[in-house]
Formats: sequence, C-alpha cells, structure tokens
Amino acid sequence: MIHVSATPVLALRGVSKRFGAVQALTDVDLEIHTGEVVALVGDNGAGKSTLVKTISGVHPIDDGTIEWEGKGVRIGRPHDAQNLGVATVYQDLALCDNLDVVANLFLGSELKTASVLDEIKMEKRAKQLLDTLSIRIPSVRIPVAALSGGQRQVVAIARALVGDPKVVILDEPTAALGVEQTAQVLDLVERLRERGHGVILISHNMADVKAVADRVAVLRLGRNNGTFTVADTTNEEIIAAITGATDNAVTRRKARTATATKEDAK
Ligand SMILES: Nc1ncnc2c1ncn2[C@@H]1O[C@H](COP(=O)(O)OP(=O)(O)OP(=O)(O)O)[C@@H](O)[C@H]1O
Repeated sequence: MIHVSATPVLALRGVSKRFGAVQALTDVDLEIHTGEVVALVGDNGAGKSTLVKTISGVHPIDDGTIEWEGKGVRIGRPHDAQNLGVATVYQDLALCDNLDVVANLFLGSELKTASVLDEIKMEKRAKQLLDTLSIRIPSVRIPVAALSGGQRQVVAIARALVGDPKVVILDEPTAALGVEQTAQVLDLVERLRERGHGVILISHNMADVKAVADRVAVLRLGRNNGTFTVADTTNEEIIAAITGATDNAVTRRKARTATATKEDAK
C-alpha cells in the first residue's frame, strides 16, 4: 500500500523570485508529500523551471519560506538541497556518454575500498538498484551512448536515487521519447511513488499527467492558478487553468461545489 505522509515532506509558502526586472515567481505555494506524484504544469515561461530551481538550490528564493518535514529550512545552494534529500533530473540528463552505466550511476559518489575504486561493489549495487526499479538494460557495462533515449532517461533517474532522496524532481522526462519509451519512464515514476519518494514532475503532456500524477499544480505567469486532484479533474479544467481561461481555479471550484451542495439540499 502506498503511504502518503500527513505533513508534507516539502512545502513552499509564498515563494517569490525575481531576475532583475523579471518577476519569475510571485507568492507561490506548493506541497509535496512522500508517496505522491505532483505534476507541475504551465505554459512556456510560467515559472516551472524557476520553481524547481529554487527547490534544488540553483536559484535561492527572494521571499517566502521553504519547509522540510514541517521545519523551516534555507536552500541557498545545490548542496543544501542534496543534504536535505532532494534530487533533480534535468532535461539534459547530464550523463557521460563515453562512460558505462555503472560509472554514470556512481559519478561523483564512487564507492571505494582502501581509497581504490571498488568496481565489483559498484557493479553489484548498480544491478541491485536497477533490479529493484525493474529497469532492464542490456548490460550495465555498456557506454550510455549505446542506450535508447528511454533507457538513458531511466539511468539518469536511477542515478538520482543513489543517495536515497526523499524528493525527486523530474524535468520533462518524456519530452523526447516515443510511446513505448514514455511508458517505460512513467512505469518508473509509479515505482518511485511506491517506494515512498515524493515526486515533482514537470510536464507539458496531459496524458502523462493523467497517467501518473496524484495532484497537479498549475502555474500561470509565475503565480499559482489552481491545484487539482487528478482523479476528479478533467483535462479541460486543467488546460483552462494553464491558459488563464479560469482564474484562481481552486477557489472557483470550491465555490461551485458549495453551490451544488446547497442546490442538492433544497
Ligand atoms: N536566469 C534567468 N535570468 C533571467 N530571467 C529568467 C531566468 N530564468 C528564467 N527567467 C525568466 O523567468 C520566467 C519564468 O521562466 P521559467 O523558465 O521558469 O518558465 P517555465 O515555466 O519553466 O517555461 P518553459 O516551459 O518554457 O521551460 C520567464 O519570463 C523567464 O524568461
């Protein structure tokens, strides 16, 4: 059974971020629980990348607060985010093409015995990790350049899991993939949830969002424009929040529900 935590593992409250004259984020709230997938959606320039970069320590926030397991924290640089337990997989994947899967998985966190690289241990751990995630790769000893786009994506996600983060941020993980490879990546996202990670999934693809996300948070022009439970929200409602056809969608939704309940009671 998937256990969703009561206190969010990560909460952003009233977060703002400016780049010179550009106000990229204004007063944004976001909550992520362990064992849930939250899709972050919005048009180009809505602030999705900026928001995840505030969480991953690339762009420290100007205003607002960040809470980790209910306590205020400061994320001033990537190291702070990693220490808390945030791992981010960016679109460029940052894999080293000429290195094999094992070397890529342990890049920067190599296992050593008596200060010598322990290749056997790393290979064993790599196989275990890929096995537990049901990731099938022809061999962990082939260079990642020889893998398909979907396999490269799952290797990049597996690498993010080496440090056992509580929150995993995936930036458009299916953007460049075909149907079958997309399914493979979405399967992996499901498994991250089952393992109790909190997942933030940036996506432009409504089918992906519907397939794996529990909730969807919409950003518009750097502000929240609604958070929806995916299971009882239509694509049209989400798209309307993205495009701005609905303003402050959550509030309106609540008002609508309240009115409907009153009508029913008559
Ligand atoms: N480093 C930066 N310096 C200046 N402006 C920036 C910087 N990063 C982002 N912005 C601006 O902040 C706003 C939000 O951009 P952001 O990249 O976060 O949007 P996005 O929702 O991720 O868009 P996309 O889907 O196109 O990636 C945009 O107006 C963008 O031009």
